[in-house]
Amino acid sequence: TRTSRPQRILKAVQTKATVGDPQSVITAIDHFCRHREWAMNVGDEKGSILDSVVNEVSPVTVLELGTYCGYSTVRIARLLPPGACVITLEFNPDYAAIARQVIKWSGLEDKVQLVEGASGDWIPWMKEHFGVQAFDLVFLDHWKERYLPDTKLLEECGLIQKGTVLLADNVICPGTPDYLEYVRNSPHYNSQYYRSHLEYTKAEDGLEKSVFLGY
Ligand SMILES: Nc1ncnc2c1ncn2CCOCCNC(=O)c1cc(-c2ccc(F)cc2)cc(O)c1O
Ligand SMILES: [Mg+2]
Repeated sequence: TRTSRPQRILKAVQTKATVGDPQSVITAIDHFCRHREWAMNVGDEKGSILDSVVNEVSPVTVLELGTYCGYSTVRIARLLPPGACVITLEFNPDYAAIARQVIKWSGLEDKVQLVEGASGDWIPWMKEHFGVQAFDLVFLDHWKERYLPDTKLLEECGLIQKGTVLLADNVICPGTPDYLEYVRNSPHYNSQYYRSHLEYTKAEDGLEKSVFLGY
């Protein structure tokens, strides 16, 4: 049977990128998705905004919701200092299998914990299973209707503390209206919108950065 799109993305990485060179992995995926087949990576334009937020926060512990092929996982992990790590949750086992290989090709496997499963099932176990106190940065890029319930779940589980930064992809396209309304109107968050475009297209999209102010 035909290969899957994630399998074709992995092949592009393995033929065009250099082992141990995360930037070449990022460049290979962006080139493939811009010139061959669109795919739902955060992409180069929004990816630069993600980079700037990671550099500003310099997080020790990052949670990523929605791994897909590992493109944003590599973008985040390549900027982390020794000892820092990103825990990334992926629901789809086929995506997870590809992402593991993309992350390995980039040489960043020591900074990444890829967990297969649904965000709602795993978030309550984060402290116990991974010894996480609280996350410094959360990158939301999974089911758009899960952004709000999972944010509330992270709050309830004490995984968000004063200064934790939430960065949400796709707040315009496909859109996360209930999440946006919540973080923009809550007295506990300071929110700002970074206007950009849907990956590899001219359609509007953007990232919402929300800093938790404490209770
Ligand atoms: N651990 C977990 N727990 C729960 N659920 C989970 C999970 N891990 C994964 N999932 C499932 C969802 O994963 C993929 C989510 N991402 C998107 O759907 C997405 C879609 C578009 C898009 C598509 C078509 C258009 F026309 C325009 C835009 C663009 C994007 O940038 C997107 O990120
Ligand atoms: Mg996205």
